[in-house]
Amino acid sequence: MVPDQDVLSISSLWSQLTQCAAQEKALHLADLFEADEQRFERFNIDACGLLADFSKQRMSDEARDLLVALAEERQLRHWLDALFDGAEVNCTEGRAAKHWCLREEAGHAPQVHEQLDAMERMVERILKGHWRGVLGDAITDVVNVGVGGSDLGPLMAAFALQCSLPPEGQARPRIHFASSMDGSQVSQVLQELNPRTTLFLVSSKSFTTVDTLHNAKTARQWLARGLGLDYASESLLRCHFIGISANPRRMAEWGIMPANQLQFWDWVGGRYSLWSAIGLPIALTVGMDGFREMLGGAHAMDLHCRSMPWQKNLPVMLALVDVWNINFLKIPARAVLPYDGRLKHLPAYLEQLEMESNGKSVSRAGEPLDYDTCPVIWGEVGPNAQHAFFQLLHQGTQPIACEFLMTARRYTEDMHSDAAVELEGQHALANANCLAQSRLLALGERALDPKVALPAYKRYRGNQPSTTLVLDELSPGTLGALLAMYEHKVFVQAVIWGINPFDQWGVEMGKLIATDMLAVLTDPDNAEGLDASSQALARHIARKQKSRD
Ligand SMILES: O=P(O)(O)OC[C@H]1O[C@H](O)[C@H](O)[C@@H](O)[C@@H]1O
Repeated sequence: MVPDQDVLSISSLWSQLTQCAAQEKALHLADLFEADEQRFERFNIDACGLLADFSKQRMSDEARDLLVALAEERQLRHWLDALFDGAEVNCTEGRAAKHWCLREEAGHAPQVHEQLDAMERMVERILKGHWRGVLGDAITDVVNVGVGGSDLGPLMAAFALQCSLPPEGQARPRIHFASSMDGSQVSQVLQELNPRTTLFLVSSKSFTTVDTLHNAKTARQWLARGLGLDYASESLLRCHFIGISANPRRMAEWGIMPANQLQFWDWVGGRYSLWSAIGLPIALTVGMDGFREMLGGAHAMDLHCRSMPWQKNLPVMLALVDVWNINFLKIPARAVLPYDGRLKHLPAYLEQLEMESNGKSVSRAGEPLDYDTCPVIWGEVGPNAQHAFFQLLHQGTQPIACEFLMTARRYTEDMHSDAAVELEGQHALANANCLAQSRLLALGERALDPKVALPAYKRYRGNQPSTTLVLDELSPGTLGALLAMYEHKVFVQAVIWGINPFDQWGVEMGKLIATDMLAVLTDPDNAEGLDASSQALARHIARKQKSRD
């Protein structure tokens, strides 16, 4: 059963938290550390190969206790039970949200494991060179055609794990991604590839997303031309296309052979789908054993989240820290800063996971909210961001929360390579920079020694809060745990705020009106009735196109 929820801002705990924040506003992180040498001991959690340090958050023990009480008041235990019991937590679409079920063991999820086994058979055929193009060549390149959740998760994880060695006796194909609807990516990817040795994965939960269908059509035409076959050729479809979707009927209508279809289900949200066959590019990167290891890491985090008390619970504390920053310290943005370049695509993945899930302004009951929900999230590889937007973090006018990610161990497999010593040194350099930045952001110029008087333009006020996440190492297992942690964190926040994190109606309207706009661009006379700006822009574009003709 899905529990009921009252309006949040009239809770007495909410008022206590507001008062607590008002009192603590004057506190500086440097004072908190000076006053308490044990602060780190009380504000860190170490679980599932991840250490989270919350001690550089501007949070007292009192604030933390109140937040934990708020989680209780918001019936977090019941909500987690509802999620893991498969109740209809997605109320606007009348669906469960069972992405966690994708990482359950075989006995608990037979349907899931049937698809994993089908996926494994395909992965083996491709990696062993048994999957052949229509002219008999082994596959050297795989292109994932998808967008949103059907692109960002597989892209991020496949990139993060590409340093792991391919399974013995298997050759990993190069993996490419094409998502953008304007065709710029697909055209560039196709320029480099040979149609005889290229396999396309058409990944789309709905199999109706125009971006993906247009890119897939372009790919199919390119193949047909390059191989001298008909667009409708069965052998072209059999040898060069795999479809991954929750809509087998649409896949079949498009031309994907039943044997080339991998399926998942309505109860997996697009942005939560990398654990399903949507993760095929990840499995092609790390092999199926590696993919199962990633599922195992995520499953360990599911168990952690279900069983640990809130204060020792990684996703729950991460969520409560964010609630504190957003609703009580009024910090409007969070920067995600990985100091390991393999996590380069994590910020974009989290932008979708968090902002599409919790960028909401009405409660589950349809009431407008009078408090903030998801902050603006953006990010970049930390060392590069230092040379770009860190100036604003250090000396800008706004408070920003930061999330630093780093790996304790790296380059261990490369120890025999000539560059091993240099690479180890570079890893240490990146980690040193990560620790230095979080220290300077927290303490400001009080981190400097000796303490000297600085002119105004050189001053660092500090007191910018941050969380540091340290992965033991970046492996399929720790990556799985990290991503499941973020998924549950998003759910916990949604429970606190009383919103549905599993729909995305704000995106739907944009898709609808884009169809009307296409008619306007085809013939600007259809612009009648539109706002003046849209009409003028459509006419301007038409004029420019005519002048080119
Ligand atoms: O996987 P698809 O059905 O093609 O959907 C791709 C994407 O479409 C929309 O933009 C949704 O907002 C996303 O949540 C989704 O991931």
